Amino acid sequence: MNQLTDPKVVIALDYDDKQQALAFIEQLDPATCRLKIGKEMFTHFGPEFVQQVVAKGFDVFLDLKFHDIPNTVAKAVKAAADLGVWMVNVHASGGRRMMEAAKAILEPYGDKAPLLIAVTVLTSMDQSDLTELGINLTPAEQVKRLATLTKSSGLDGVVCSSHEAEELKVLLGASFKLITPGIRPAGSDAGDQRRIKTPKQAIDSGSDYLVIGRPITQAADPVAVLNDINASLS
Ligand SMILES: O=C(O)c1cc(=O)[nH]c(=O)n1[C@@H]1O[C@H](COP(=O)(O)O)[C@@H](O)[C@H]1O
Repeated sequence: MNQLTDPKVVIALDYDDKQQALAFIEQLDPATCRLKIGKEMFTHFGPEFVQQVVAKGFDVFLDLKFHDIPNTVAKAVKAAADLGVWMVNVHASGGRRMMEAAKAILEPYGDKAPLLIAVTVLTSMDQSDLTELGINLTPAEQVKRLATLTKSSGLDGVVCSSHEAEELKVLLGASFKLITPGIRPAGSDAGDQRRIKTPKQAIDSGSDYLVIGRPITQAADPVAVLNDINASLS
């Protein structure tokens, strides 16, 4: 596979077995993808695993979706920066003061600071989930509200569904990053995701990075699936 200058695919490493995860990573080239370490692996294997993956040359998105009081979230974001990750996230619903504190603590890192992004509405949620939470907006309206708040709090981008990407790019500008999970190559199983698109559709809609887990990690030939996705984007 050709080296990519800015790989778009961020593979979600949702494994409960470290050796299996490492065997999977061994097949990959950091020039063709980035890797996401989320709550499952971090809770099992901790910061050492993150450092191990960073040391292999991969850009790591540490997806711990922090949501707490401003001081606690800022210190957690600083701890993530000290691990050398490429991107880290918080929940936008934690509010402006929480996001501003998280951004401010990264200032001393200068251009070594990780990208700081916020989760808007989870891609597994639909209208009925929001209604049950007392939010009387459509998922798209709620995403727009939280993404606007995220940008005005000084963060670098948001996690959202690719269904919202087109409108958010226009509203928030080209440099505000849109990271979209809920990506399914044609013919693959949607699983628990609700608002999905194919990789090509998502990039065409304005997504900057595609978070893809099971369609790659559970494929018989994960590298072939990754190569096909990258080829579909070039
Ligand atoms: O922050 C995330 O990465 C995330 C946000 C969201 O709204 N939806 C979502 O699916 N994710 C993550 O994206 C990954 C999607 O994995 P697959 O559904 O297997 O492709 C999982 O690791 C989720 O935790």
